[in-house]
Amino acid sequence: MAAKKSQKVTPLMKQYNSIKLKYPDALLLFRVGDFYETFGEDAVKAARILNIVLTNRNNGGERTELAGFPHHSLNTYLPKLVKAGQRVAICDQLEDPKMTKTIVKRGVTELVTPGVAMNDDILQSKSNNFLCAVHFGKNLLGVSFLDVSTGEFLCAQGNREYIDKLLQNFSPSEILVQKKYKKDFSDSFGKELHCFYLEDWIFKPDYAEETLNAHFETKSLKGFGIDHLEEGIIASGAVLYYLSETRHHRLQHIASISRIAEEEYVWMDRFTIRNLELYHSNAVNAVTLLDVIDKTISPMGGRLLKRWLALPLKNEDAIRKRHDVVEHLMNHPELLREIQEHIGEISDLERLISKVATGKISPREVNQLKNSLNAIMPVKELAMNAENEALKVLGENLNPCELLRKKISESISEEAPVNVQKGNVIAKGFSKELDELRNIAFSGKDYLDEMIKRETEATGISSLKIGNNNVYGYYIEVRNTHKDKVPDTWNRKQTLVNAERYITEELKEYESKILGAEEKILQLEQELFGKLVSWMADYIDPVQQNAKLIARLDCLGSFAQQAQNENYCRPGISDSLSLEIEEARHPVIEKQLPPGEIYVTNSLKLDREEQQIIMITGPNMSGKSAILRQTALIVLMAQMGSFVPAKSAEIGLVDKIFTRVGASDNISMGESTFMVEMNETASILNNISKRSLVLLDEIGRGTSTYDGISIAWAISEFLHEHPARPKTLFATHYHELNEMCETFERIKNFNVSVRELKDKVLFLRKLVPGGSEHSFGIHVAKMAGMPQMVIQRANKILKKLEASHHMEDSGKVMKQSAEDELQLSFFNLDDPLLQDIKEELIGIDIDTLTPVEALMKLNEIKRKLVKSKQK
Ligand SMILES: Nc1ncnc2c1ncn2[C@@H]1O[C@H](COP(=O)(O)OP(=O)(O)OP(=O)(O)O)[C@@H](O)[C@H]1O
Repeated sequence: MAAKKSQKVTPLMKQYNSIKLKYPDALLLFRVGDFYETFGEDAVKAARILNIVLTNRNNGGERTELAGFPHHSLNTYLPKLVKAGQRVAICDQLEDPKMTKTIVKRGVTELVTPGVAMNDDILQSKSNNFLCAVHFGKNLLGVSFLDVSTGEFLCAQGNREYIDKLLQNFSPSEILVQKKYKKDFSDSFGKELHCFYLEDWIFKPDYAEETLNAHFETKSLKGFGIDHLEEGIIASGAVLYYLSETRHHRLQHIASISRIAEEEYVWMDRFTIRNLELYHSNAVNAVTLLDVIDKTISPMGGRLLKRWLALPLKNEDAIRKRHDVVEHLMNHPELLREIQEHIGEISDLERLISKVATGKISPREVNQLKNSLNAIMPVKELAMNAENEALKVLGENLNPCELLRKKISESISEEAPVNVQKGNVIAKGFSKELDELRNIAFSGKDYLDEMIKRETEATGISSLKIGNNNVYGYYIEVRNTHKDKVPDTWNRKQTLVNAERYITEELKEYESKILGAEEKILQLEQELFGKLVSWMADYIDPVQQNAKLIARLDCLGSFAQQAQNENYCRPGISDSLSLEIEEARHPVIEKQLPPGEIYVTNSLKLDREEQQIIMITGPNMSGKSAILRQTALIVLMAQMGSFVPAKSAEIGLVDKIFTRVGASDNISMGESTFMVEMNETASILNNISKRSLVLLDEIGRGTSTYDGISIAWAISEFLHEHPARPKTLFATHYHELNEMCETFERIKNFNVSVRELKDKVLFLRKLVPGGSEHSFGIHVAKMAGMPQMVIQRANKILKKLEASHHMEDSGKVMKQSAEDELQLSFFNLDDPLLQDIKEELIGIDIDTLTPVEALMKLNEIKRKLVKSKQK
């Protein structure tokens, strides 16, 4: 909102205008007294989002909109604004209004945007809140992710596809992009992401390196192992720039940065992550794998599990270590139960300690931190005494933070409130000065009673009274009858009709102590609390370490719990190139079957020598996709360290999982769906390795049947002939593909068995060797309630097509069939007999015809027709 004639504008609005000018992209919350006010367009937005009253006032001759809320409601309203996608600049009063005669100094103290939110009401406990920056380098792209609320800082660089996958994995809340690449970004990664565009100069290598070194107080970035990631560093520099831009200066909890070690994790591109519905799904109400397997108890455990799911391991040893712990916990359910019980008492350590760094921790949260650290002690003990090496090491590495717990216990009262201003924060006995002040303020009456008693005894005056008033302050009142007993040391203050009022040295001292004692208490409590929080900053590192270890233990406990609940088995992991799973189940579908239905297990083997590609045919809805997906999910779960839904599984390490689903399942992204399907498939064919697992679900169905069959055939042939020989499952309706096994030795046919009853199909859901003879599509159409006429017609065309055996003749066959059908279906009006019948029908007078006559007429017509047909 700009004011036209500055001379008419009030000094307050002048100040507002100059601040707003600096934050044109943000909604400015302007503190005026006890309120945060918004003006102009900001007010319109705030009123709409917050559902608060919009008024208007005169500002330099113009009407301007105005909406505000009390300052203590900031925590209620701020999250709503940020969740609505607003960048919110909080402008506070920088000095005490009482101390100045001119206008109060104001300035923006914080800029809250979706990516830098710290507020518990904005954050989700089991999800990270990442701020991200993407830098477009000459050949590669750099990316950086930072969660200010936990201190995690990561960077990477790679091609467009890799960055795309990382964006999918980390789901950042806000992405910083160089202004000049605005279009490139939306072309590459879509328009739905929440972006903010920064000036070009920020994305410079020197600036980034300097900024990072200055932040970490290092001379080089070598120690973090990121020094060779030039593009990643530039992106990280932009992230730090943005933090200072948004007034985040206390960042001690961001203690290091690490590289996302791409080579350590199973590669899954964004299509695969989406198709497998690992942690999000496009379908409404769909249940994801994470929903089913997440048995974590702590927020940091929940966040880590998500990460593990997005980044399964490729290192045999590391995977086996996780399996060892899961097995141990599974075999010791009592230990698991106890560990989980204690983890349940641990709050979000990562976010609590981040609040220590930023100085935003509340007294109550300090107690939460202490209680959480207390709960770690029995976990430490249990882990250290377990007969499992990895658990022992984990237990040993848990830091007891003894001094920290002790200091919090001593200094913070058990019932400390959320708001330090409320008082009663500092524990009794921690500060002598504070205790004295509290004594005076809260036990003043006792003290005065004590004084009266003492003075009565010393002077022999029986009717002494202590009181106070606004003019004279505290006094001792003596009735005139006892005036002569007053000691010389008392000073007379006021004379009344029947009494005199005095002040003593002690009372004077008491008075000066009590006056303002409460104010002093508050001040002192704040000061002591502030000191404690600064002192606690030394514990950022050990608490972060503890949080990591507890998160890990929580995830492994979650795996054990899930394995126990759902009867999973420990998978064998080796560096072989084969994959053998017995009696596998789909972890999500098996949990969603209607009551009474049992999931039908399936066994499957893939290797490089004999059975590299399995062609799975079977009717729609028979369970082909389920087999494909459960195979991928089992590999993925095994390599993230979990047990798997199967009787046994021997998994030769997989380095990449690709899944592709035929276009008709894939609602378009603006391009032709078939084009999308082909694009996606092309990227697989260009990236396969000998450890890849490729799952193709009805690839080719997005085009005409014969194009589809040809493409599917050519893709299978390519995968078969490729020197990498990737393990492949291909689900298809095209039973024609079953011919391939004749020519290609490592392609094997399987089908998902069904039993054909008279006029319906019974799904047995068992994968059995051999191809299918036909596609059952018509059966399924029938089951779906398609009109009888359409079904009959489709069956006829199918029979003719099958009889022709020549693909290239298919069009002709269908045309011919259609013509035949037409001749049968409709009257050929050139036929003289039909002409006769027509005449006859037209000549009938329906009104005079009795029912019997009508029947007889019908019979006659029928006889004529039958006769003519027999000729
Ligand atoms: N092994 C199984 N045991 C029990 N129910 C199953 C099994 N496999 C699949 N189902 C059920 O059948 C439904 C269809 O399975 P799926 O999507 O795998 O079939 P499909 O053959 O791939 O079908 P389409 O060809 O139409 O895509 C699943 O949603 C599930 O409810």
